[in-house]
Amino acid sequence: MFRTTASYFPRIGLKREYKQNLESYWEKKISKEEFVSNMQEIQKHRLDVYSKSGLDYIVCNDFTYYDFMLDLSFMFGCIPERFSHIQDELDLYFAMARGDSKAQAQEMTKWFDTNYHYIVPEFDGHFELKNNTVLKNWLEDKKLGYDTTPVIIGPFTFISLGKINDNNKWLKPSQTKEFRSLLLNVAKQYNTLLIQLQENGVRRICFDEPAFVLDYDKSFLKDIFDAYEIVKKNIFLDITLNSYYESLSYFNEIIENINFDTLGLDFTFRENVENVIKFGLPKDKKLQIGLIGTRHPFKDNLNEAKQLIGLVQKKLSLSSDQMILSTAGPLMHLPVSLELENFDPKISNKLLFSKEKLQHLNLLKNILNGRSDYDFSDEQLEKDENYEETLLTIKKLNPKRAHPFKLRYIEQVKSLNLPKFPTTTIGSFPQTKELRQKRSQFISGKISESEYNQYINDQIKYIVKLQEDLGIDVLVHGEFERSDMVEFFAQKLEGFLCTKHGWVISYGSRAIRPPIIYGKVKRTKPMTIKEIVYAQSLTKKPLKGMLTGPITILNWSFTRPNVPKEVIAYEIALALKEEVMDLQKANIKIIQIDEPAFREGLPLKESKKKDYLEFASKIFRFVVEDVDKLTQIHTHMCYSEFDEIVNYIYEMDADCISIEASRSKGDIISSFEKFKYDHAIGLGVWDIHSPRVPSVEEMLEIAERSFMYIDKNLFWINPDCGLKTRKYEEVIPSLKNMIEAAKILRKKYGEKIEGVL
Ligand code: MET
Ligand SMILES: [Zn+2]
Repeated sequence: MFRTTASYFPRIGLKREYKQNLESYWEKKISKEEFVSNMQEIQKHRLDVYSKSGLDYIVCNDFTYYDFMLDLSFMFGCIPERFSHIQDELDLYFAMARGDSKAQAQEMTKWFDTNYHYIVPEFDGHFELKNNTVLKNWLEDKKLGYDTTPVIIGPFTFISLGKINDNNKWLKPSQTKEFRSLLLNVAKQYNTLLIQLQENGVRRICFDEPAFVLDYDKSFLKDIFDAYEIVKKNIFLDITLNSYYESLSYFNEIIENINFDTLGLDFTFRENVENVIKFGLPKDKKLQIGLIGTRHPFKDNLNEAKQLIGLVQKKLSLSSDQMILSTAGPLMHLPVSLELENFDPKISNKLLFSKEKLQHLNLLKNILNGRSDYDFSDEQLEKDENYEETLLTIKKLNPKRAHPFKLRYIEQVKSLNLPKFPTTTIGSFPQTKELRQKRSQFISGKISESEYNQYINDQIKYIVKLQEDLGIDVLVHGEFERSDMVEFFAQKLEGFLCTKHGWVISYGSRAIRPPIIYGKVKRTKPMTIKEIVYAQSLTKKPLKGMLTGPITILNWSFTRPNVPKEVIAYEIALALKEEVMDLQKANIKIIQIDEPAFREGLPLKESKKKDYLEFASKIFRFVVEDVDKLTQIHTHMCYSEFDEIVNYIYEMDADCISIEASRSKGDIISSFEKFKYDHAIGLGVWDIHSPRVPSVEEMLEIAERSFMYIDKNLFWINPDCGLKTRKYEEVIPSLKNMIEAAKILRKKYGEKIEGVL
């Protein structure tokens, strides 16, 4: 009989109860007891969903108060010295995640290629199982009558994704000689944990090892095998070794050298299917087949799934008892449930959120076990549009502006009358409480469209005047009409669906609501012209038209699994291209196309990175290739890891790019040591993620450091990112300092752009 399992049902809650509970506790609006009991309620609900959807193996320990990597750090005693002043356990736990008045929070970073962020463990070489929360969670479920299977991040992933301090520099363990000892030491603690579980009656455990899909060095395999020997010492539990987000690297070596009972694979990656067929499985092992996609909210094709499972079963001569059906990865990357949405049934018929994915998994099981007379004809209905032709068109594209940068830029500068060190901002200005109130009043129909538009126009008027008064050179309209830089476009384009409650955790209590691209993307009307043209009409200074780039819209949305991402990006790019040309027609001289998620789509496997990066920069060029020589194209990115991508960013051929530099304390500047970037660039001089007002001197320091690698004639002065999360009290003095810094630089290095150009 085929059985099922799944894990990481989204903890956010249908109505974001998790967020509410956390934030109420942080704001001291509820007591600790209330907080804990609310969390237990959410956990119970999770169990309920699992059991009602017919899962055979219900997991535990896939719930957390903040982050599961943080849970491991906490449990294994990886608690940095700087938090030693905190007595209360829960305070300590949250301080590690969020910092307190005395100690800085631990670093947070992107989890694989998802939009989830985890708290980076800090290692000092010592591990000690302090508090067996896995057992605690299991016992709680047991009290409720469930014999659950704990799921836990495995030792290789835990160590690989942490960091270790080496002479005041943080390094990845794999970059140091400590890697083996860290891994073996933590393995002992995992072993202690397993022994305690075993003694208390636990029968199965699942190790999630997503880091097994990364391109790590082969020489680490021996360390991994030795670590798992230690983990398994005197352990009789049934062990699942699970991986996802890509195909398992070193497939054959792993299956031959680690003593597991069940191997979990993400079958949405063809390489996994090929490998399992090629190498088979050691005798008596079970296979956990992850086929229900968790990276997209679309219905999985059960007919294809059935055939694929049949094929694997035959090739490996497995009995159905040896096959466990599962979701392809953690469910937490999907929203909770469709039940509160109000979609057109034609569309919602194609969709599944987490709860519905579990039902779909159950359906697949019933089909395979012969207990369902499911009608497969439905599966063929929605064959996606023919994209082969589009793929061919994309392949043939070779977008290029008519004039090289050097010819364009000097003329742009002249016609825009830009001084040396032009000052600008990234686009958004503070989204005040009043603004958000007006927006929700408008959405709920309490105020009319014209009243709302009038309010937005008043804001634009205010911000244009403010920027003029401050003496900024290139103005923006403030983005007041946009709640979110992707959702705004999603609401205007055809083919997109915006949800009301489709929240997905990004980190801690913060959740995002990705739009769903369910059909062909099309622009039916201008999207940004009205506000931009109005703003430009208020000033003689150049004002930037603001767009979100194709790669960012793509990467921050859900897409259909059966259409190549390139095709969807191309459709978005076509829409943006029309918008760009309309902005130009409306006499807008500078157009900024933000690509903050450019790096985010980077594939996990080295071998796939080049194609992605080449495509990403090509599609950007495609959007802007037809603009005039005098139209200045800007782009913006806000992260500091540039090393492996800087040449592709150069290939985008934007006239000017603004990027983050101050948050990373100028580390990014070193990327330009190796790569001569000779287009205009604004390395952010003000960290907008902090409420602090930076001094003129700090800003000058970042600028001066940049001049080691970047021509002064190409240097712009701007913040790290948009100002929407800041308050005017911080924004105004900071901008004043920024203008002052530019003035000082001009005094020192001249007023006019000249020289190398
Ligand atoms: C995350 S990048 C944000 C860019 C956008 N133009 C803004 O200023 O908010
Ligand atoms: Zn940004």
